[in-house]
Amino acid sequence: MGVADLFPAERQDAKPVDRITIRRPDDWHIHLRDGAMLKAVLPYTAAQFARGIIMPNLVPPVTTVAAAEAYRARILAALPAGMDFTPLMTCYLRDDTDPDEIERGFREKVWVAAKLYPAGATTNSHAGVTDLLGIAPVLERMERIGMPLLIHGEATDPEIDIFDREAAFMEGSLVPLLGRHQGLKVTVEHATTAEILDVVREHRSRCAATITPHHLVINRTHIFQGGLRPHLYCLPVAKRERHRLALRRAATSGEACFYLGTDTAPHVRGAKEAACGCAGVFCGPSALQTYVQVFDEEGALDKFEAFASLNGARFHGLEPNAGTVTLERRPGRVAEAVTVDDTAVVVFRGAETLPWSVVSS
Ligand SMILES: NC(=O)N[C@@H](CC(=O)O)C(=O)O
Ligand SMILES: [Zn+2]
Ligand SMILES: [Zn+2]
Repeated sequence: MGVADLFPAERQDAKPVDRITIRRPDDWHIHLRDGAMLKAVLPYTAAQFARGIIMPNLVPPVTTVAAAEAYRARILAALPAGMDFTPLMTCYLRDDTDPDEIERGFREKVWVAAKLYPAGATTNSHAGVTDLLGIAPVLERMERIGMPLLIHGEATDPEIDIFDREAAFMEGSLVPLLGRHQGLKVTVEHATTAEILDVVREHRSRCAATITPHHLVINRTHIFQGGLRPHLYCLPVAKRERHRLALRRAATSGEACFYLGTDTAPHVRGAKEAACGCAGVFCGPSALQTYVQVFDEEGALDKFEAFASLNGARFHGLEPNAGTVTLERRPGRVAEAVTVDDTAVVVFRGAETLPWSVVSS
């Protein structure tokens, strides 16, 4: 073995890239909420992303075509003048969801996917699905019409250790579901474990996973570093370091089955800093800066466009966006919080100076 083997030339000599231009990215997992919160948080997402899948876990949830159309109209009305953002709507599945309503909304291009919340798994999921076998007719219809199923993949049995709930769902529900519905397109949202990434790879012709910025940056220890950090608490909760490293490898691998979904999930400060705090990390304002930093750290900036702007569009059968966004290795401070009425929503990595900035879109 010679010196060249030990110190490959690229590592030794390559000039670091400090500016990258990619097709405008999309965010395939967003919570925008409604009312004043929607108005406050939407500009941050629209500044970074051209399109986004809007989660339907409002109160009450978005379960009908009419409700999805009305919500889409409220989002477009909240968009500041001059900004351009396309909300892609989803249907919240319930035990009594009607396959005909699902198909109608998909054919009328109101919704692009349906969302499975196991009942009780996460924020505003109590009206979700209690029995996967019970919604087989809905899943069969979705399979037939090519409509993707988006999954919050956690088991809901309160006896199961919170750090094992994704694994329990994977073994007890996801793998059997993929076997029962062999043509169904499935996205495992906000993946947090190494093992679920391998299940996705095994089914990659019709299965994908989204990966959040925060799960690439924090592991479960960070939630307790120096004291309880409620703003780092989300579901699925961050796992051990080995899982974070597996997520970084998957995201930066260039594999088409992994793509961007921030799961930006705003809750007002008082709901997070509470005796019983809500799950959700508000990462919209720092999302692209965080992702690009991870790709840079992993030496994979050449794979960033696939993850952020191509793979998700391909999975959903959409064209990539026409415009571009440029990011630069230039320190930029992230806003600490976003004001909503007389309170605020604390931003993930808020008030930190991050090494990369979004310079134009
Ligand atoms: N991720 C979260 O912790 N919370 C999300 C719901 C979800 O995506 O599970 C929310 O709506 O607040
Ligand atoms: Zn979720
Ligand atoms: Zn979410």
